[in-house]
Amino acid sequence: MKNDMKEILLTEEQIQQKIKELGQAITKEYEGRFPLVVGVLKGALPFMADLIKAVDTHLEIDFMDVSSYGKSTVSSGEVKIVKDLDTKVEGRDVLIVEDIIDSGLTLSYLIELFKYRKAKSVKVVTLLDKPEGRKVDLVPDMTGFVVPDEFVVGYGLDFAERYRNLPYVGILKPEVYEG
Ligand SMILES: O=P(O)(O)OC[C@H]1O[C@H](OP(=O)(O)OP(=O)(O)O)[C@H](O)[C@@H]1O
Ligand code: HPA
Ligand SMILES: [Mg+2]
Repeated sequence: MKNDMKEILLTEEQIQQKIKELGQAITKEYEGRFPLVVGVLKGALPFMADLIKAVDTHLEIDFMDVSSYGKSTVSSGEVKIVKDLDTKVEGRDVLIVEDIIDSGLTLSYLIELFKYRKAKSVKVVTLLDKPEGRKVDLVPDMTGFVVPDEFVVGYGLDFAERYRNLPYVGILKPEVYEG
């Protein structure tokens, strides 16, 4: 898989070190509040798995599956709920866990949804932020790394469902996705 990469942006060590720091910040913020930590499938899976282990206070986890990219590298703009939460968010401190914020469409949809469902608070932690991709105004509460305006893969992020299992984040060679 490494042969498909133009560049490795973030190594496994860099990612794991950052997760320790984010875990400490989340522990501090949510101590004694029993937050509902919502992972956005599928991309957030590896990040969520490592992040919750770095948090040292009680929390509950749940997942939502939404999709707007399909096989494309550009957002369709239409956010589709594939799987909803099993948990009631009313009165809860909700922390959404994302692998990447690009256009911001997925998250702005989820934030509005949880507010409508009367969450006590809604915050966002994202491993990657791609501010140049933004189509709606959205600033995450906690960010691991800011990435350039290129299609990145690995550590949960896919291209046509591949590369999610890489332990690092990289940029694909154009010939891989232009096929
Ligand atoms: O800010 P946006 O432009 O909305 O992009 C970010 C979202 O897109 C990706 O998910 P995708 O819809 O590809 O589903 P996946 O996690 O299953 O790959 C990513 O995991 C984020 O959830
Ligand atoms: O750069 C990206 N890579 C993979 N999935 C994505 N979803 C939004 N942006 C990206
Ligand atoms: Mg995807």
